[in-house]
Amino acid sequence: MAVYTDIAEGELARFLKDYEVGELLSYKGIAEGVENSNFLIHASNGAYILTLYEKRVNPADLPFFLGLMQHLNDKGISCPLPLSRKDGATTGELAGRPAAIVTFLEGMWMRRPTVEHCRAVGAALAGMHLAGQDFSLERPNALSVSGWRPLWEKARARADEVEPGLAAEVERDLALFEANWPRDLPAGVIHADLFPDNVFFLGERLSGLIDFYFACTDLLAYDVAVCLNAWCFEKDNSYNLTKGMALLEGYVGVRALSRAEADALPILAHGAALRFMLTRLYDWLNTPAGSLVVKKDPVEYLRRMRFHRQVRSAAEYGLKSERAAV
Ligand SMILES: Nc1ncnc2c1ncn2[C@@H]1O[C@H](COP(=O)(O)OP(=O)(O)O)[C@@H](O)[C@H]1O
Ligand SMILES: N[C@@H](CCOP(=O)(O)O)C(=O)O
Repeated sequence: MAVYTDIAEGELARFLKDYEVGELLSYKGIAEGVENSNFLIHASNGAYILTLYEKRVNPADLPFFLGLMQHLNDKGISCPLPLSRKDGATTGELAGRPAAIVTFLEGMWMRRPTVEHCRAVGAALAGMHLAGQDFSLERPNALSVSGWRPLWEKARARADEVEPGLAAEVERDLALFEANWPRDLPAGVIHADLFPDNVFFLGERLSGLIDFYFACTDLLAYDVAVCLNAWCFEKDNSYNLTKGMALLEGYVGVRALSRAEADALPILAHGAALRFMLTRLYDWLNTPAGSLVVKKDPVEYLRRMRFHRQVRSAAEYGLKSERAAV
């Protein structure tokens, strides 16, 4: 469960006095998520999400994350809206952690996404990319290719405990990415973690996107590659071409992919799989036994890396060539 920091009722009630939310009625920790501590708050003016920022969030990045949610809301994208305090700030401090309150988004995430969910997420991702084009802040992607080796160094010594041969496999892939990672593709604001648990649906309708705490400025097509990894593989780690086709159709229906972006899709998807394998591997090796956080399996993403290594063209992900702009 992702509640790393407990909060006492009295300190929460005092914290809420700085916001226009009314009186605290109830609160509870939210079990899902792995990065931050989240609480569902019921106050007399409504329901809200309180987040205490933990390990991977640099407080200096909060203006980017919270400003982005505000910007996307202004552009009509459905996502949580940060609440301003009475003094105008969007962050405060609670239980020794930086903290913010955002609006509660209705809906639930899909444990078993269908082809139509994939199509909807593709369209929503493209909508977010377009809406982010005039966002004024920038944040380099700390978990892009230059960030992978430092993370790997912290896990390499014990990697083969997780899967024999993993260390050699990762070394080969890292060298490949460091020499060939695309640099000159269209860039802008990306979500960078648009997994099924970060997309809410109400019935069949996509109701909004959450969890912008990996958002950054990077290649737009890399975000597509993250989504292909997160949405289009089945439990047995096989790639579902029909889902890939739908996700990509949803995307290009809103924002065309250039020929160069389409050509780069195999390496971007391969790199995205390595990125999630690495953070999962690090957490797998470093989360203390008995911790309540549910560790995510790095081997799932190792299987995806192996799949992407064999892919030669975006058509193998389901991109119809006539849908990519030349
Ligand atoms: N704005 C929101 N509205 C409704 N539920 C939310 C909202 N933000 C977070 N949640 C709930 O909290 C859970 C964890 O949030 P998330 O941002 O994914 O955490 P983490 O960054 O720790 O992974 C989500 O799966 C969802 O159930
Ligand atoms: N999506 C990542 C982990 C980050 O978790 P989230 O709860 O913040 O989406 C993964 O699956 O490895």
